[in-house]
Amino acid sequence: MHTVLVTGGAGFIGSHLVHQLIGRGDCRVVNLDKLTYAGNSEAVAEVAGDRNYTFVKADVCDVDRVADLLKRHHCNAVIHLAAETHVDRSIAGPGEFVRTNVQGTFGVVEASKQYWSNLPADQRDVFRVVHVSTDEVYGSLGDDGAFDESSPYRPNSPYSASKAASDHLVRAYHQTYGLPTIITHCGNNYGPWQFPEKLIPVVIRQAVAQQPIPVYGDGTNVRDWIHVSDHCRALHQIWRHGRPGEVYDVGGGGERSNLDIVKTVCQSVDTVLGRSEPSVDQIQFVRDRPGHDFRYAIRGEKIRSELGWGPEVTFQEGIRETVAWYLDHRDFLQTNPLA
Ligand SMILES: Cc1cn([C@H]2C[C@H](O)[C@@H](COP(=O)(O)OP(=O)(O)O[C@H]3O[C@H](C)C(=O)[C@H](O)[C@H]3O)O2)c(=O)[nH]c1=O
Repeated sequence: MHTVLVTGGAGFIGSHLVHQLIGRGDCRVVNLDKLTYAGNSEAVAEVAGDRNYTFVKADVCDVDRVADLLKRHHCNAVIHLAAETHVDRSIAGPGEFVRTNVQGTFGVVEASKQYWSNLPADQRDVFRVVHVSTDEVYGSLGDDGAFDESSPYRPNSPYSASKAASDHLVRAYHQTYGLPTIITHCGNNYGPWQFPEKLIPVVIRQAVAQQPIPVYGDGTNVRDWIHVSDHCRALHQIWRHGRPGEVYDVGGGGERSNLDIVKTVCQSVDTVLGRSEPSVDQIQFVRDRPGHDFRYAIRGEKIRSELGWGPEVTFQEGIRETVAWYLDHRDFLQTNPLA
């Protein structure tokens, strides 16, 4: 039996990870989440009564609290997902991103170091800290090429800069203290429980309400999309079999332009709702995001060859399931991101 401290386990990706880990039957999960606007206890309600699950409302910036939890629950891994994640919000107010993503990651690695350095040697060997980061740290690509683990860091938004800074702290704790850390970079996730501020749930919400669907700039920007369950399978694989001190980029092959995404989602909504007037007619090209990265793409070779991981959910299948889920959870879709 393993005991994993998951930070941000009430968030979008974190909640899926918590479900997967509990579902395996060989993991206890301690879910540390501050329950900010993007955290949702409902997303983990199904596991709330499970004997292998503990929820703790806390802040990753609180080093003593994190260290105490690691000790109290005899954790043998930390998977760190707690973060501010929305690029537009980081442009409007970068301070919270620096605090949560940089100071918060410091809290996690410092607490982990204190705990890990006092473990007996055999437990020190198996302990891991997996830091969940983003392909955005590599900056923007032109029409060709793809990121790999050796790509230089060129973050462009306050969000990606804060994640890049957090990656450097994690790396430094490995280099300086020998803390067994692993860094992951994933592309754009989609699936149930994603907060309705990100592109896909925004499009679903607006399409359903027959309101304008905002497309930034000309909609030609490209992202590398992955279903959240595939990302979580990768995180498990990386934690169990990845090498400390290494970086693994997660994804590959999911490239789509924003306009393509918007059209696919609109068609899916129209099909489910039996609409005759196409939702794509609601598309409205709006002012571009400042410093908008043009394209992200992940090679994904290392994780395939070293860990045998690859995505399993096709985009068509994943979008169909995601749209159906949101249409069944319209209250969540109406959550006001500015509340
Ligand atoms: C919300 C919104 C977005 N967009 C555009 C902007 C982007 O080119 C694309 C996706 O935007 P979104 O904000 O959903 O995601 P990214 O800015 O690519 O970043 C996301 O994926 C990475 C990997 C993370 O690491 C971030 O945490 C995560 O938020 O659609 C629009 O055109 N209209 C809209 O209303």
